[in-house]
Amino acid sequence: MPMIQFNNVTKVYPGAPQPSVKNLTISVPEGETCVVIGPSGCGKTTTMKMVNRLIEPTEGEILVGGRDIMKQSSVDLRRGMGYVIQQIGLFPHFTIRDNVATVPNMLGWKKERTYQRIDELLEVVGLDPVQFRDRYPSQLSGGQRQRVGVARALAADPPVMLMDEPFGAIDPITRDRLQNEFLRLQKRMKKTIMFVTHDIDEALKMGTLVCILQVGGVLQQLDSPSHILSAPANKFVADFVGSDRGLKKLTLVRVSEVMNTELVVGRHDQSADELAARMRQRGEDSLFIVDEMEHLIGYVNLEDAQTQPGQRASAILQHPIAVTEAEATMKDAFSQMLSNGIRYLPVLDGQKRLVGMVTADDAQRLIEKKQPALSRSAS
Ligand SMILES: Nc1ncnc2c1ncn2[C@@H]1O[C@H](COP(=O)(O)OP(=O)(O)OP(=O)(O)O)[C@@H](O)[C@H]1O
Repeated sequence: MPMIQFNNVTKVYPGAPQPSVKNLTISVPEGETCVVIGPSGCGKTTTMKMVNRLIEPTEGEILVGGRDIMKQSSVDLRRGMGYVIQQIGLFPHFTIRDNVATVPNMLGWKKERTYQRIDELLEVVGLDPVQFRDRYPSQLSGGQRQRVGVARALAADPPVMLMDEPFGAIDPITRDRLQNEFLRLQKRMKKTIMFVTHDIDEALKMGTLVCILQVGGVLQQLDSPSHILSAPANKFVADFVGSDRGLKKLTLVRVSEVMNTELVVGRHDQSADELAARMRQRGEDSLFIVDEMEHLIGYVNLEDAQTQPGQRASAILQHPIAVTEAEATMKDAFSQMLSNGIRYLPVLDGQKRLVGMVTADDAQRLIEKKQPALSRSAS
């Protein structure tokens, strides 16, 4: 049974000459992330807001968990759905803790249970609870506020998440990081997600299903990201996806799928002598340096190690120019290499440990492959 089911749904706003969503039938199975995308005004937000009845359909039916949403109260319906929007909508005069507590308070949870849950959630979204729970939204960066928005939506552990351009107003590097964090989270949570974006790269990265609408809310294709690229249903989809399909293929491949995990690394407390000997023996001209927690702290060049033999690694290391994460796409990694003028990137996991390395040659090989990589499917 699909978790979210639209059956011939149409929405005509009062006085509008044409429908904003027309005869839409889509199914989102449990645990899938369905990304809704299309040109401006095609009905993405209208489609999403009909799921929690912020907007009511004119015709057709919407079932969530097999139940007709019009046959239950909108308050009950919304309690089972996390909702994250671009402008976050945090209450400015509430602390972070009180913001995240909104739904648990509505549900009448005991204070202790709520506080414990909030601390857990802040950690899950990468915010230290002790440092952040008593602050106000204005004392946070945009990326941190967005994390609070995600924590708030997850507070009552709803099976369904609705996310309307959740990472839209954030700089590209923070956005990549939040996307990666959310992908790690989703691997564990397995929520059913409807996600609106206007960015095709984000759709191909975040979606297990991509739903492409044409203006008027007319469905063009609902398919896995790899099928959207390899078998666009029509010219509209092919044009929408764009002509650089070779590059787009990189969006379908995760860094974790191609990274080299057999790295030769040095420790921060080793001497330059030891490191230089290691590099010569392995034919390397630089080494990544990690601390005792396997956190990447930089790299050492062979030349520096040879000319300053008495030093410790920590005294001669250089800081990494850029890093990527295992969940990032090869497109993210390749653009980062291009914009920083480098040919490789160290790869970190969710705990910031060094787990591998990817190179521009890895990206090049993927671009040149004849067939799109079919590494992810909708199933
Ligand atoms: N409350 C409303 N009353 C009348 N028309 C509306 C209303 N809300 C949206 N529309 C119209 O419905 C159509 C779809 O709007 P919607 O916001 O769903 O599109 P969208 O795909 O999310 O757009 P965008 O990418 O620009 O945010 C648009 O033509 C819009 O003008």
